[in-house]
Amino acid sequence: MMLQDPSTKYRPFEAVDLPDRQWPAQRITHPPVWCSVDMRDGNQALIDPMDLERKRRFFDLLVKTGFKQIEVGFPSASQIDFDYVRELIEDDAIPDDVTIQVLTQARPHLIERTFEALEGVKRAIVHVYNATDPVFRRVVFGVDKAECIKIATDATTQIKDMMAARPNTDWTFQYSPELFTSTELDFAVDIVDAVSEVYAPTPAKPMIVNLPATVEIATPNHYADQIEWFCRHVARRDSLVVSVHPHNDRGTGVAAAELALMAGADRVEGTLFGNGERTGNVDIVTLAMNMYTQGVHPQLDFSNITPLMREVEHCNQLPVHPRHPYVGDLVFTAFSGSHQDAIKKGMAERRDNPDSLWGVPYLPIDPLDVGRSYEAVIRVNSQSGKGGVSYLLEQEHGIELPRRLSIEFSQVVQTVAERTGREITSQMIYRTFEDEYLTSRDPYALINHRLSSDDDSPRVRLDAQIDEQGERRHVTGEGNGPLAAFIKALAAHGLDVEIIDYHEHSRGQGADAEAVAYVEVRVEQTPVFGVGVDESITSASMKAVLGALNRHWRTQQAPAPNVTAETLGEA
Ligand SMILES: CC(=O)SCCNC(=O)CCNC(=O)[C@H](O)C(C)(C)COP(=O)(O)OP(=O)(O)OC[C@H]1O[C@@H](n2cnc3c(N)ncnc32)[C@H](O)[C@@H]1OP(=O)(O)O
Ligand SMILES: CC(C)C(=O)C(=O)O
Repeated sequence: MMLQDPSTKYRPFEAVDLPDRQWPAQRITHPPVWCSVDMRDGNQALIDPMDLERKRRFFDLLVKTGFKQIEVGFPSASQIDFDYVRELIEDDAIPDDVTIQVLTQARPHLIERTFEALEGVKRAIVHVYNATDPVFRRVVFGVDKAECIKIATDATTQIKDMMAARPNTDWTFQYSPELFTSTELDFAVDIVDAVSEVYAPTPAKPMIVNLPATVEIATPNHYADQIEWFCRHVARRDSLVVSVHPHNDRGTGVAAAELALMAGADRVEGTLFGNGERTGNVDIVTLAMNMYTQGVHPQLDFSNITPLMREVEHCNQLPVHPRHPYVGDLVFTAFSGSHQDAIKKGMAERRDNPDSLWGVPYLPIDPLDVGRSYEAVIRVNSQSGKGGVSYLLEQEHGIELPRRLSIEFSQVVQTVAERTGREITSQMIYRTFEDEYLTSRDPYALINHRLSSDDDSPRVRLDAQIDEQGERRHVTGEGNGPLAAFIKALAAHGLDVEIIDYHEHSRGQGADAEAVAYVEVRVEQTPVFGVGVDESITSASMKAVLGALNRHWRTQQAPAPNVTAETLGEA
């Protein structure tokens, strides 16, 4: 049960004393060194850790994406991790510009085994850690500060010696004070200083100091303060690559990494889509794409993000959430009416200015940049409006509804959405459109027509055959154009129709091109729309008028829209 007063159980974090902090005014202008820890921190958090096949697929994916540093495992911890490192080395599967990294605890036998796994590698980062946080010192290790430092420096000495004994490998050393964020800052600096004093890095041959938010315990600004404070106080800063390793326990791993970069970090360890212990490691895809949307290329390639996500899902055997930034199945989709309207207008403006800076409402990034299409951008359900309905009809069926008709038709679609309670696909929208405007032949249908005119007259004469409830009728009339002549012919037949509005356009191209005509007419004082589609524009407009008459006739019988059971999926 939640406590009335959680302060009796939970401690707030203590602010860092850094009144002249500089990071809030900084900007991220270049990408950090990226290191994927998918195959180590990600893997150790999986229900079923990756087998060799999945690990190899993940490695190839990371290389293809552009990672130059990849933590491939904890070879002293499991035979699979050991064999996997051996396989990469023996198969010569590590590209020349990629460095593998392996993790070990600061314990002599585990370090020995780590070097066994790395025998013959061209380049590698050996990453050693020990927990430095006061609770761990007391509870897990039972050591004081000096003894804690000795665990780290002894391991550093051993690793340095083992590296020196294997001069054919290009080695990099990495040290992590585990649980950095809950370690006293001055002690974190003391232990790193002691380690770097032993290892003796230089600006030409730096060591990596990795500062993990092993458990995220505070707001991102606090992590940034810790990183800036650390960078200002640590010795040999010019010989250190300062790396961050945020976790996401409070859901702010990405923000913490961004602020840490502003505070002086050079490198980020994280995973694709944020898999990792508990709530995960920081998500490198989101971090990288956040940079991209600020105009900074992250030097990682997410141009085809959906197959990449599927591959990661396969390797991790974990799904990526449909709302996951930049990649989830629904993140480029709007269902709600006002969003759809703004997106439709933004897209239209973009079509006219394709080289302008991106500015489509509600879309922080162009879906095309990550290999997604505009197809799924607008989807329709009962939360949608006319913008979305007419967008889908236009994009996928070449139907460009005039504004007033789009208002009327969106009400028809709304009826369908509310009756089904489900998403209405573009196929359902088109079928609804056909049901409502195109298919009815009752009571009138056009059979054929002929136009004629005298050479010296602008007027045309129209002879048409129409089907009236199974009876063939001949109607004839004259006017300034075919539509006017048809209205006259109907009037002569006793059908009074007044044209209020008319639109037409073609759809399709070449031999398959068709004309689409839209009329708004007044019949017995009532305005009603009709739509006609035909190869000939004259036939399309005549069909539109007859369609309007049929709809008028139908609403006299039953005022509800003409939605068939088939469209509703009830057939
Ligand atoms: C934050 C992180 O993600 S760190 C990475 C964590 N990843 C993993 O643990 C995955 C793989 N781990 C393993 O397979 C095992 O833990 C091993 C092989 C590394 C070690 O196994 P074991 O020797 O059986 O020890 P165990 O797993 O119980 O770990 C606890 C021991 O390690 C010691 N230890 C833990 N971390 C460290 C460290 N960084 N340096 C030195 N000793 C350490 C503890 O003091 C404890 O020692 P004790 O048994 O003398 O009390
Ligand atoms: C070993 C360290 C870097 C770690 O994984 C963590 O602290 O989360």
